[in-house]
Amino acid sequence: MDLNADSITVRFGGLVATDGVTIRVRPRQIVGLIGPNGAGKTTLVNVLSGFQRPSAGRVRLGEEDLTGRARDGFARSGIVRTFQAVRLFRSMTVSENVEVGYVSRGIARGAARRKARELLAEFDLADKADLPATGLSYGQERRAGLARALAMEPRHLLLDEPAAGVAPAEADELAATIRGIRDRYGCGVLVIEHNMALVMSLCDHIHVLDTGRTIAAGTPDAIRADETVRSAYLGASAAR
Ligand SMILES: Nc1ncnc2c1ncn2[C@@H]1O[C@H](COP(=O)(O)OP(=O)(O)OP(=O)(O)O)[C@@H](O)[C@H]1O
Repeated sequence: MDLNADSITVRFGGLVATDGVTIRVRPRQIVGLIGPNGAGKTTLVNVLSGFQRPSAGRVRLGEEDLTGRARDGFARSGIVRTFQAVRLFRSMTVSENVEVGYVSRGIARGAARRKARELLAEFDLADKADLPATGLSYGQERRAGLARALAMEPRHLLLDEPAAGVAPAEADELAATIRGIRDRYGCGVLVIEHNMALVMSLCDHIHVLDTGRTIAAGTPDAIRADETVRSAYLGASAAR
């Protein structure tokens, strides 16, 4: 089922953070959401995951209208997000952090535990399962955050800057991990990312926002060649 944001406008007082943005993520598609700082990317992901109610517009999963539902309702429908800063539960073990994802989907505790271990093994974290979540390195914590998101069995996975703070060599590994997730779980992926090389190599489709509006959308090649996109980025870097 496609995840659709139809003409989403979000106002914060007098500020229009997104202005009539329409975007679609299909199952198995990896969509990049890019744009200069303050373009409205996080606001749009907040709307798509139920963390922000739009001032106007609708969010649909297939034909189902999710607009106005609580964020738990979005998660139950299979729309799962990650945050720029991984938010593992610090008082729990690594495994327990993943187990809560399964338990929230109604899976019994024992089965959740087994499934969490399998998932952690896939993410090369089998030997960390019983450690406190505070005992992980930065890269391990990010992988555990992805594992926890997958335990919620997403139909669509929304990733907010997954490569932030990740070394260039690890960014390639991360791209392979995200592609692997798409292939294995069949979910759609929407990824906000400032690392252009990663976005261009990872995504099937790219959506570009600038000051709350869509300025371009298309294949990586089309976006690379787009003059409006170039000048939005040059303008942003010149202003810094
Ligand atoms: N809760 C809020 N209250 C008021 N203004 C907000 C709020 N959240 C975001 N904004 C404003 O909305 C605009 C869009 O912000 P948003 O965080 O969505 O941009 P972004 O593209 O994700 O930026 P960045 O790349 O810097 O994370 C910005 O001008 C921001 O200051």
